[in-house]
Amino acid sequence: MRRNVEKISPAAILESVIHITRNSDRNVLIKGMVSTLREMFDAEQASLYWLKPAPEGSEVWLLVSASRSGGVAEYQNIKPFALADNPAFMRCVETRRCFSIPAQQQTGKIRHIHPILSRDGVMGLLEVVGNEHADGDVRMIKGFLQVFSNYVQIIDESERDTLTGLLNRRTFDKNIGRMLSESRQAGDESASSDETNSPRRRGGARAESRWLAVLDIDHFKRINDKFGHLYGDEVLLLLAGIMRRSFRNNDNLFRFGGEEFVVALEPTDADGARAVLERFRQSVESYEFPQVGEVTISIGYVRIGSQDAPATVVGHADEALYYAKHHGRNQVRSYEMLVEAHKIATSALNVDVELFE
Ligand SMILES: Nc1nc2c(ncn2[C@@H]2O[C@H](COP(=O)(O)OP(=O)(O)OP(=O)(O)O)[C@@H](O)[C@H]2O)c(=O)[nH]1
Repeated sequence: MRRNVEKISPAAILESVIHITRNSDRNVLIKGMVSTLREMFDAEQASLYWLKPAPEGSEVWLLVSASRSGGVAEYQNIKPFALADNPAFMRCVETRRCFSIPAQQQTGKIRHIHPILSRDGVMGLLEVVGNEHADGDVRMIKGFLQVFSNYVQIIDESERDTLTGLLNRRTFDKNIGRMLSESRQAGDESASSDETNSPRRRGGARAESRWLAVLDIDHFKRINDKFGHLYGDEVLLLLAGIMRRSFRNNDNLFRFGGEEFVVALEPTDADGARAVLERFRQSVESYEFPQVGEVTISIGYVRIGSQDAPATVVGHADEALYYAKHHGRNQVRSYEMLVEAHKIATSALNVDVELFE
């Protein structure tokens, strides 16, 4: 039966807003918003897409989809598509208004595409597949999306470092547990399906896993002393820009504070991790920083093992960084390779370890 927003009581609407904004976890918030709106409008399906700027125009990432039959699905690693390849989405972004067209796969149903507006433009899209919108529905969804967008922006600001816009230390502390449990799950799955006993399955050099790298600008104090703090800040800002361009969308980039940065790489093998970090080191070295000129960085990194504690992972990457700092700087060092070569001793760190000082 078609549900019209005028038939939903103010108390139910208020209840939905309370439900949606109860959690400060961005993913939980998104899931709650999509499933609530689907239910509220009795739609077949509601999906939330995120827009990300890319060199050749915006990319569209499907994040969450709720359907009448299938519950709520989260998508983390699904490939994005170009906004330009979807004329209906494009139209919605350009006009910043709801755009409706007949749904191709469901006869008689309509695809309504609503923009999610931020201070800087359209940050995402909500697609609702269902009946025709009744009077007031578009206004209601627009209001919900505005509350949602304001709330997401507040969460984003609290998760990010104000100077560089990268994720902050607090967010790292919040996320590291989840990254480790994902590694644990991946480890369990590969162990239970270990029929081939291939190097990849056994965790050999070709095994795919997450990696954690700690990056530190070399002689940053000298930059501050010679050019002043403002130029120092500019170096941090430009470095964050090089990081964004060098790493993939699913790699998590953090500023830990000062001139220390952390990258959590999405699953790749040992050669891939080394190559991406080395490429980044070279990009920094070859970049001409205004006034300051050449800046270099040292990097220590480690595989995130399925059984590791957060302090162990950070501590090991930090040990590799420490080694790099004391052996010429401007280099990338792997904890495992240093241990294998007996350059540093293995350590089981169980206490919270401060990063390189
Ligand atoms: N401009 C600026 N400087 C900062 C910021 N945070 C920390 N610093 C400075 O970063 C410098 C870090 O210096 P050190 O820890 O001695 O390290 P370093 O000079 O980079 O030397 P190595 O790491 O050994 O190569 C200090 O001078 C801090 O004052 C910031 O947000 N902006």
